[in-house]
Amino acid sequence: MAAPARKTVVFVTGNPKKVEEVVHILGDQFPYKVVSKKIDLPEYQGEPDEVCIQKCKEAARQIDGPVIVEDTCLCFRALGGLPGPYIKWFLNQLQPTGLHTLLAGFEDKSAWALCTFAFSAGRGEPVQLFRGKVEGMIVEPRGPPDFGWDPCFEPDGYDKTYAELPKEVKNSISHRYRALAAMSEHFAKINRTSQESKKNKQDE
Ligand SMILES: O=c1nc[nH]c2c1ncn2[C@H]1C[C@H](O)[C@@H](COP(=O)(O)OP(=O)(O)OP(=O)(O)O)O1
Ligand SMILES: [Mg+2]
Repeated sequence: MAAPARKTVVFVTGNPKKVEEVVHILGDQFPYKVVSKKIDLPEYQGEPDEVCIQKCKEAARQIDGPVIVEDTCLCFRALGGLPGPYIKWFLNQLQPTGLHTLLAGFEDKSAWALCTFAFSAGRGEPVQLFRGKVEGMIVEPRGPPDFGWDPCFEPDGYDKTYAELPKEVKNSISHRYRALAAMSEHFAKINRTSQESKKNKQDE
C-alpha cells in the first residue's frame, strides 16, 4: 500500500535565506511537507513571543490553512537585549560593521540569537511556539556577507563567525536548528501518539 500523502504546511516568509536553511535542516524527516510562500508579513513590535504570535495569526488568516512563520532576534547583552526583534532595521541601516561599532563603548560584546517558530493549523486556530537560542559574541565582520548579520556573530565554542562556518555546521548548531528541532520533536510525538491510539483501536 502506498504511504499516505503527508499533510502540507506553508512556511510564510519574505526571506529566501530562511527558506534555504529550513529546507536544509528539516530534510524529509518532518511529518509535514513544507512549501514556502513569499509574503512580507508586518514587522510587529513587542516581546519576541508576541511578535511571533501576531505574525502567525496574520499568516494563517491569509493562507487559510496550516502555516509556520518564524521571527529572529539578535540581542546584545550590553544593551539589555536590544536590538532584539528590531534587528532587521538596525542591520539595514548599519550593516554588520555598524552592529559591531554599536558596542564600541561597551566591554561586554556578548549576544544571543533567538529564533522562534510559530505553528497554527489554520485561521482562528491556536498558535504554538518553538524556540531556539544560541549564545555568542559580536565581532568585526568576517566571512561572506550572504545572510544578514552572520558575518558579525561568533557562536560560543567556535572561533569562526556563522558566515565563516560551512553551511552544514551552522545548520547543525544554529538558533534556527534548535527551534526546528523542538518543533520536529513536538510533531513526532503527536504522530507517535496518534499511531499508538490507532493501533490500540485495531487491537480491541
Ligand atoms: O540566521 C540568520 N543569520 C543572519 N541574519 C539573519 C538570520 N536570520 C534572520 N536574519 C536577519 C534577517 C532580518 O534582517 C533579521 C530578522 O528579522 P525577521 O523579521 O525575522 O526576518 P525577515 O523580515 O527577513 O523575514 P520574515 O519575512 O520571515 O519576517 O535578521
Ligand atoms: Mg520580518
